[in-house]
Amino acid sequence: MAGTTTVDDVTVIVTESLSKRFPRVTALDRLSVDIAPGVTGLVGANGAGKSTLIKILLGLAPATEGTAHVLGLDVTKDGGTIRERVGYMPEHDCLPPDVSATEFVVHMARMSGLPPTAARERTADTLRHVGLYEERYRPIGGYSTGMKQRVKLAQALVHDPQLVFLDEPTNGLDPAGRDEMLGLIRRVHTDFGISVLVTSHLLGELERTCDHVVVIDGGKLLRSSSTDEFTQVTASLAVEVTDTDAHPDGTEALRAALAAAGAAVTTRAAGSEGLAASGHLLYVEAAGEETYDLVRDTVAGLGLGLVRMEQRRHQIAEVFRDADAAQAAPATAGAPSAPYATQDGGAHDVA
Ligand SMILES: Nc1ncnc2c1ncn2[C@@H]1O[C@H](COP(=O)(O)OP(=O)(O)OP(=O)(O)O)[C@@H](O)[C@H]1O
Repeated sequence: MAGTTTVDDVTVIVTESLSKRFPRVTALDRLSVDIAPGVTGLVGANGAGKSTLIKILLGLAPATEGTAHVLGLDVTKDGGTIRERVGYMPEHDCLPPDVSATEFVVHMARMSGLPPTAARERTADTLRHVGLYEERYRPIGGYSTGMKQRVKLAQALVHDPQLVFLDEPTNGLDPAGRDEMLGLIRRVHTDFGISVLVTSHLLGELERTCDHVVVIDGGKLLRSSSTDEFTQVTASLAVEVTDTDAHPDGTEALRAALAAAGAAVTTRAAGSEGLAASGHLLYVEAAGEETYDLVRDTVAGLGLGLVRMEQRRHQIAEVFRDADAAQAAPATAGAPSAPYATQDGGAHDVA
């Protein structure tokens, strides 16, 4: 039962039919999820309801209906206890520019109830963990975006919580900064055993960092599964070839030749049914080493150039596109909807 769930059991967060309605928008729509210990990604486009969910889970905003429990505690009654046991890294910049990282994090530790000596010790440890030890006495106003994000992470960890909510921790970071932050987040769990709920609208990030991914869209649950399930290695080879004068459509020539040789060939990736064919890629079901040899020999026999041949992983983004395609019937061939954007507003992040 949700109300009796604890961190020692299988879930750290349980919501049942949780809704949050504002006058003009439904931010959460009957959301029911169970989240286990570990690192969990909460993914959704801007406005999907991620920050709203975090505020409700912290007991900072009331839900319109439904129930939510965090570490076995009821968000409507036990908000104070939840905030003692849970760390929170907010999305937006909230740091005072004219104090040092040490002063700020000690202050936050004291706010969380740590006595002065413990607060100073924990602050030093935490700033070391996030890589800010050398800079800890400089005013935060002179910090880079990456350093500010790490101060926000440090203040979320300083009181040694059982669980942390990290709201878009990689926002505003360049690729190297994102990788560093994701590594830190992973270590929050592996080094300290703290469970993490991390939000992002960048799918590739979560694939690399999380044990489990929860996807929401328009406040509704789209999918909740382990990252392994999302990214199963499929026994499929993606093959791309050049065209030649003899074979103006090299891809089709190869498809026909491989099919004639008995190989299972499609122009669609496993898991992307319902979407338009990707055009230049063939997907060959790999029966073993001999499939590589068959493809290589057939390409050579046709006189085509082999651009690439690689084992294909089932990417998280495809799973979402499937869900989109299923919802958007009839499928709009060639133009799958793309609610999950890259940071620069581009299309899917399938890194
Ligand atoms: N206080 C509020 N009053 C009215 N509408 C709100 C309020 N807070 C959030 N919303 C709306 O609820 C929806 C969900 O917002 P929320 O901030 O939870 O999304 P999000 O997934 O965190 O996106 P982002 O990453 O852009 O913050 C949005 O349409 C937003 O405009």
